[in-house]
Amino acid sequence: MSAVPSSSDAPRTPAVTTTSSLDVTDAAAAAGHVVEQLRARRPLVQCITNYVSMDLAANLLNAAGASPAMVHHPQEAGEFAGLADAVVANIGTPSPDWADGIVAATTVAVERGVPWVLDPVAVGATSYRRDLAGRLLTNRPTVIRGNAGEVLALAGVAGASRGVDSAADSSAVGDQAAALAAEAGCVVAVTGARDLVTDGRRQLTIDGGDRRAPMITALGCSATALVAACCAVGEDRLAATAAALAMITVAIERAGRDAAGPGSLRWRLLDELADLSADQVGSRIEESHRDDQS
Ligand SMILES: Nc1ncnc2c1ncn2[C@@H]1O[C@H](COP(=O)(O)OP(=O)(O)O)[C@@H](O)[C@H]1O
Ligand SMILES: Cc1ncsc1CCOP(=O)(O)O
Ligand SMILES: [Mg+2]
Repeated sequence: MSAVPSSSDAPRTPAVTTTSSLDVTDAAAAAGHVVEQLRARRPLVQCITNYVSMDLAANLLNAAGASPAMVHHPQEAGEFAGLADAVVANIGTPSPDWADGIVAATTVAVERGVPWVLDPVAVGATSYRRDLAGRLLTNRPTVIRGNAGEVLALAGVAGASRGVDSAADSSAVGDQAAALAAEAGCVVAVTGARDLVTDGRRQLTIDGGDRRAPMITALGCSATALVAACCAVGEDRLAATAAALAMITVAIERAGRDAAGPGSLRWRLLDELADLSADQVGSRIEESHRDDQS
């Protein structure tokens, strides 16, 4: 059974089509604009994220041009969301307090019309995580970003994860991701060797990167934080989400040229992110789309 709670205003029948209704040139231009806007506006991103990811997510946001703040305690999370330009809700190391902080912050985000992004870390592993994700989905995330196993778990398919890692291929879950997006009324981003972004109607893919990416722990969580930052400055949330993932893909690919292993890949990724151009990001989205169609 899907983890998406039924609600009268959520569409129950997914309207899944392919990329035909997407103008990829517009999406790529919008994504490039997002890269420029990040640096110009430096959005404040409230990250309620797990212990493992705090350092990398904060550094990655700083390198990309955003302003991170790790504020999760329920006594202040809702109040802080009143100041934030975007909110990250990551369930990687959950606790009752953490969950209350996430609910408070995402409720304020929804009230203010500020984007919030759910990272359903290891959602298929325990009933506590499943229940928490179900509770959060009632607050209608702007974007869900997960690996293939997590997206399948939210779609009701069990057994596709090993802890926080996916046991499934991101390329194989396009239909489930589109159905989840339509049902939850949000953008869904599935990462992996190929990243896929869908709103249930339109779809973008991003190819490339470095095959050693999975050896950098919390890279997915940090990608989620960057998706939130990009959604703070990009009105088209499909393009903004694709911008975030393409930024990481291009930067890690460049980092990988001189990286001896996962350690130097990690720090070189931050250097490359800070140096990235809007053109590189837009071009990657266009090229990936062309490859996907051929
Ligand atoms: N095999 C791979 N080759 C290239 N990039 C990858 C690969 N697997 C994951 N990535 C990249 O690593 C980042 C984190 O994705 P992923 O590993 O799916 O998330 P998580 O860490 O949540 O499991 C994304 O930017 C994704 O594109
Ligand atoms: C290892 C680990 N354990 C709980 S959260 C976490 C980090 C997971 O990060 P990511 O999903 O980005 O690899
Ligand atoms: Mg993850």
